[in-house]
Amino acid sequence: MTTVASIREQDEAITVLTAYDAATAELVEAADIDVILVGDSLGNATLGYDSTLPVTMDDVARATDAVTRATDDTLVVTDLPFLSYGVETAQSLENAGRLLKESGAQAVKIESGPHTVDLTERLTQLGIPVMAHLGLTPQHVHGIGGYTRQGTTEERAAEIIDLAEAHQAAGAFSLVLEHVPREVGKAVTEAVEMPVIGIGAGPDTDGQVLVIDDAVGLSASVPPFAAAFGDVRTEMREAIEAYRDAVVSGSFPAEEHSHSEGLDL
Ligand SMILES: Nc1nc(=O)c2c([nH]1)NC[C@@H]1CN(c3ccc(C(=O)N[C@@H](CCC(=O)O)C(=O)O)cc3)CN21
Ligand SMILES: CC(C)C(=O)C(=O)O
Ligand SMILES: [Mg+2]
Repeated sequence: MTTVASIREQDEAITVLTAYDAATAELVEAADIDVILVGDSLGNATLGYDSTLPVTMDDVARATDAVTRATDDTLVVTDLPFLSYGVETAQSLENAGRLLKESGAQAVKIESGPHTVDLTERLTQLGIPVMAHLGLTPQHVHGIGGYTRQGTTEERAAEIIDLAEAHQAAGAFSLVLEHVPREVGKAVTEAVEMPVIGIGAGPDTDGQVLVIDDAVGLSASVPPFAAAFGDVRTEMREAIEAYRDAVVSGSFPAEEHSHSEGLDL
């Protein structure tokens, strides 16, 4: 059983994977992963977009519904999608609240910056735990000009450390740190008490997160910091081709897949 409270106390490295559907969530929970992130990366991974910007509240709510139906004791955190927060406070609170009230998430993740400190405090006060997200924030792809490594100068690294501290002070229970030099991963982890979950942030954070499609080897291409621990893409392609061949050759359906009532037709 992992909760917002228990991962703050966990000594062992914290394991996080994304999931967007019930079948995958069930497997992730069975493998004893601590946290499922219903990431807005579902836009790339399952909806075919080339960024996370088109992802809607309905998209993440529907995916969270599926994940929470399929799991019992895994901490489920859902990304607030692009512009579902930060435009109007009331709308930000309603959108975050919807994920807890209607979809069963236990926390939300927000791509963070100087503009999200107050929102993080307000959500936390209202009982909506917040995971902050610093370093590469993919919802800023157009402002950044690509998915480039962040915090690559001492000044930029210091800004990330300051923002991590500000979000911790605002009540964030954890922080995702994406695509930064390993020394920034280490420095941020040392600067804050809350668990830091790295993705492309080196080996010295309190845990790691990957997109499930990348981790199992389903994605056609992966970020430079991701690793595939399986080859689901090849497995699926071979199974699909074998199905096609079996139908065309007539070997499927076989005797055991066919039923007769002995009807005289
Ligand atoms: N499947 C998947 N995995 C992810 O980790 C992921 C997503 N989707 N979608 C949302 C973001 C996008 N991410 C990415 C995507 C690409 C790079 C990447 O290729 N970076 C290169 C090129 C940077 C550039 O010039 O644009 C690099 O060297 O940093 C990094 C992170 C991480 N997130
Ligand atoms: C990669 C993680 C951190 C994320 O934000 C996502 O999956 O959307
Ligand atoms: Mg995300």
